[in-house]
Order: sequence, then C-alpha cells, then structure tokens
Amino acid sequence: MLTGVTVRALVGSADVAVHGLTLDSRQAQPGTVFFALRGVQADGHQFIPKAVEQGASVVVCEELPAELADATTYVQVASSAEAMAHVAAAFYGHPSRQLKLVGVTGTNGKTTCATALHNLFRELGYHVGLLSTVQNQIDEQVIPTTHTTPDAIRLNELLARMVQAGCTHAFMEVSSHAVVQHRTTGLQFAGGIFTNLTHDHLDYHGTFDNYLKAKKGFFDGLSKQAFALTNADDKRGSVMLQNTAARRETYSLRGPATFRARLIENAVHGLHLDIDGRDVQFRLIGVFNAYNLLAVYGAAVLLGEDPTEVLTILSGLTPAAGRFETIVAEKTRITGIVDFAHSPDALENVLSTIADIRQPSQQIITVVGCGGNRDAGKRPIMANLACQGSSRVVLTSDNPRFEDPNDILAQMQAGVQPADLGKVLTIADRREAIKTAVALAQPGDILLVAGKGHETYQDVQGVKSDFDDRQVLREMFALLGK
Ligand SMILES: CC(=O)N[C@H]1[C@@H](OP(=O)(O)OP(=O)(O)OC[C@H]2O[C@@H](n3ccc(=O)[nH]c3=O)[C@H](O)[C@@H]2O)O[C@H](CO)[C@@H](O)[C@@H]1O[C@H](C)C(=O)N[C@@H](C)C(=O)N[C@H](CCC(=O)O)C(=O)O
Ligand SMILES: Nc1ncnc2c1ncn2[C@@H]1O[C@H](COP(=O)(O)OP(=O)(O)OP(=O)(O)O)[C@@H](O)[C@H]1O
Repeated sequence: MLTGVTVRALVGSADVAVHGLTLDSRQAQPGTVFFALRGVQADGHQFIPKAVEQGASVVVCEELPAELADATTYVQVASSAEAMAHVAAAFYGHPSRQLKLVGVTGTNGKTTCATALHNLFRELGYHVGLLSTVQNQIDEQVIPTTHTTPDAIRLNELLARMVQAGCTHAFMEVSSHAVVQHRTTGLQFAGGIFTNLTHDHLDYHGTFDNYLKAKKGFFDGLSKQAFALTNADDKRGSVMLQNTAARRETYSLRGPATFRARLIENAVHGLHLDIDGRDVQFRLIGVFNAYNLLAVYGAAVLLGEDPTEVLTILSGLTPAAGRFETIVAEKTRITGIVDFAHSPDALENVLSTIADIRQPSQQIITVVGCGGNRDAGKRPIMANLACQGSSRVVLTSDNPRFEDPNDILAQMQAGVQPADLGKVLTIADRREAIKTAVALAQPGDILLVAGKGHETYQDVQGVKSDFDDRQVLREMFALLGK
C-alpha cells in the first residue's frame, strides 16, 4: 500500500486490514491509519497516544514514540505529509489517473479560471468535477468546501467520488499551502495553469521567494504528458516553466505566445477581444478577466477541444459569485460591486477596472478591510491603494479572527497619505461601514465593497457569524431609500 514512500522503520504487523485514513487523532478508530503531521499550531506526533487510545490500527510518523502499543503497527517515514498523499491516492484507487485533471495556481484568478473551466466543460457535454475556494462540485451537485485545496485524504476521496459519478474531467485550485503541505503530491495532472504571482500569504511562507518556490513546486511536479500553461505577461511566468518536465505553453495579451489575445474594448457591458484572430465579445469585465479567459481558452484547446466552440461558450459566461458581482440600487442607480479582492494586486485590479469603465461623473466609494492573523504587510498597502482609486474610503473589519480589529485598522491607516486623510473614515463594524458608504453615495455612483465576495460570515475570535456583503448592501439600499 505504501508505493512511492520510503519506509525507514516498521514496527508491528505488516499485514493489517484498514478501511479508513485520518490526520486527526480525534477521528481515529479501529481499522484506521493515523498520520502524525507536523503542523503550524501543533505537532501531530503529540497526538499519537490519543490516536492509539482511540484504536488506530496503524500510525504513520516521522519519529517513533518512546512507548509502542502491541496492537498497533508503526510506520516511520521521512515525511508523514508526503506519505499520506501517496497512501491516500492509492487507498482511493488513484482517481486522478482516471480523470483529465487540471490544476490552477497563482495569487489571483484561480477560482475564476477553475469555475469557468468547469462551466465550459459542462456545456461541452462532459461530466465534470470542481474543487474550488467557493465550492466543490460534481456536475451540478454542490459539496461545501473549507479549503481552497483540501488535504490529501479529502482530495482523493472527492476525486474518487467524481470518477464514480462518471466525470471525465476535473478542475481544481492548487494553493501554495497545498503544495508545501503535499496535499497534491501523488496526483496525476493532465495540465497546470499559472495565472500570476503577487504579494500574498507571506505570513505563512515567510518570504516572497518561498511563496514563489511553493507555486513553482506544482509546475516542477507535472509529468511530461501534462501541459504547463503560463502567463507570459507575468514577471514570474517564465520562472514557473524553468524546471518542469511538462509541455511548455504560454498565453499573452502583449506579445508572442501559444495563445494570444488583443484587447479591443474593456467596457461596462464586457470585454471585446481578438483571440488568435477571432473577434469575440465576452460578458466578463476587466483586463484581469481577459487573462483568465485566455488561460481557460488555452487549457481547453490543449485538452483537445475545438477553439471556435470553446470561444462561443466562453462568450456567454457570467461572473462567479462574489467576483465583480453587481447589485444596482433601484431608485438611485448606485452600482454596488461586491468583490473578493483581498490582496493588494486584486484590489488594484478591481479599482483599475472600475476606473476604466466609469463615467467621469461617477464617484467611487470603497469599503475595505484586511483579515486578522494573516499577512500584516498588506494592510497599509491596501488602504493606500483604496485611497488612490476612490473618492471616499471606509476602512473596516474583514475577518479579524483573533486580532483586535482596531489594531488592524491602525495598521491600515498607517498607509493613508496625509493628503488623503480627509477622504477616509474608519468604522470597525462592517455593517455600519457599508451603511455609511451607502449614505455617502450620490445617485449613479459606484460603491465597491471589497474583500469578502462570496463569503457569508465574519470570523471574530474564532466564531463565524452570518455576514454577507451582498445582502447587507441590498438591506442598506432599501433602508436608506436608495
Ligand atoms: C496554516 C495551515 O495551512 N494549516 C493547515 C494545517 O493545519 P495545521 O498545520 O495548523 O494543524 P495543527 O493544528 O498545527 O495540527 C497539526 C496536526 O495535528 C493534528 N491534530 C490536532 C489536534 C488534535 O487533537 N489531534 C490531531 O491529530 C491535526 O489534524 C494536524 O494534522 O493542516 C490542516 C490539515 O490539512 C489544514 O486543515 C490547516 O488548514 C487551516 C485550517 C487553514 O486555515 N489553512 C489555510 C491557511 C489554507 O490552507 N489556505 C489555503 C488557501 C490560501 C489562499 O490561496 O487563500 C487553502 O488551500 O485552503
Ligand atoms: N487574473 C487575475 N489577475 C489579477 N487579479 C485577478 C485575476 N482574476 C481575478 N482577480 C481578482 O482577484 C479576485 C479573486 O479572484 P479569484 O477568486 O478568481 O482568485 P483566487 O486565486 O481564487 O483567490 P483565492 O484563492 O483567494 O480565492 C477577483 O475578484 C478579482 O478582483
């Protein structure tokens, strides 16, 4: 069962019947294999006694515990996380080998691309799986998700369910955390897509270089049967291709590439592009979506689909939930835009998209916050970007988690230039912040509520209370007679 794993020591019987795998001692029971993972908060090795007490039949670990139970088999490996990924893939019958599985990595655009690929291949007539930050899907069946990329056990279990349901293709997001934690190790990919790389998740990776290495690790692991499709216009696009064995393919809006597009128009009603000599009008808005569309088009063609048919379907695609989702006030025609942009790059992109499509008379009012217990470096940057792109800014909370919201807001305020101080309000309560922004908006204005997108909660002190920017925006339009 341990193909692909170097076993350093085996204590106990090598012939054990197992029916389940777990990385959580609390889920261990007779017949399960418990993997002791070295985590961020804790070291799974400390939970081995608990797993054994619960009846785990096998323990996979990097260090053998001092006391060994007679009835338990212990397998010592170099990396429990890597071993878990290989075992999970084998345990579920290597489902990735029975699918055309494409992974999307990059700082922004993963959900948009993976979801668009899912919708495209559904319309092309296939049974298709999706693993994304917003939701997992098997065709139209929605399966709730907790991660962008689930752990290797859950991941292989979901892929196996897709195979069982008759899926031929699956599209998934590959986060940098997933690569470092070996969540995708042992999977067979038909292709990988790289969108872009900017400042994010440095709380976890420490340095930008480590973050780049993590993303690159996914491309490095692709086989020569796969394609590696990269954004040639991104500074790190070519670095991603350096060590991959996969077929190297590129897309670009600026220069030579396997898949090329030229921007004809970026308007409020959508994008107008020339893609590989074909003139196409899309419903998605913003230059960043031109990149996403081009990546999706390229991947579909590399998977053997007909370019004309692909472009016809893509031209009808609408934005994913919480991605540039618009809510227009009935009386005043104020355009509310709810967007998941929670990194400096994404915020800059949304604001520059709005700047491109707005009429000169329309003011832009932005509500924005930064998450707690995550990369603090982006806080002043995002506040400054909001000021540069808007007439008024309301700084507020966005999942403060275990931090004091006022500390986060003070760090954001530090990024506001003296000349911009007059346009900034700071209101920690997100509902009040949105209400104030709606009250400030004049008829026809544009009101951007950034950060949460599709999320339906606010995480305060580990408690997730209901909160949906779209719903609050609608409520406030009604309450204030807008
Ligand atoms: C920082 C991070 O990535 N953490 C992930 C990591 O958990 P961890 O290392 O913190 O775990 P830990 O609490 O230190 O515990 C260590 C080990 O002891 C085990 N344990 C713990 C307690 C116990 O009683 N018994 C027990 O066995 C745990 O199951 C774990 O295996 O491994 C867990 C199992 O895979 C993940 O669920 C967990 O994701 C947490 C919840 C998380 O929030 N992760 C985020 C940051 C994340 O992964 N995000 C990316 C997307 C990022 C993006 O692009 O936006 C994602 O792919 O979702
Ligand atoms: N190709 C892109 N380049 C830059 N920004 C983008 C791109 N695509 C989307 N964005 C911006 O980033 C936001 C998040 O997009 P999306 O959810 O697709 O990214 P993601 O990579 O899945 O992020 P996350 O892992 O945090 O969910 C969008 O709402 C948009 O503002």
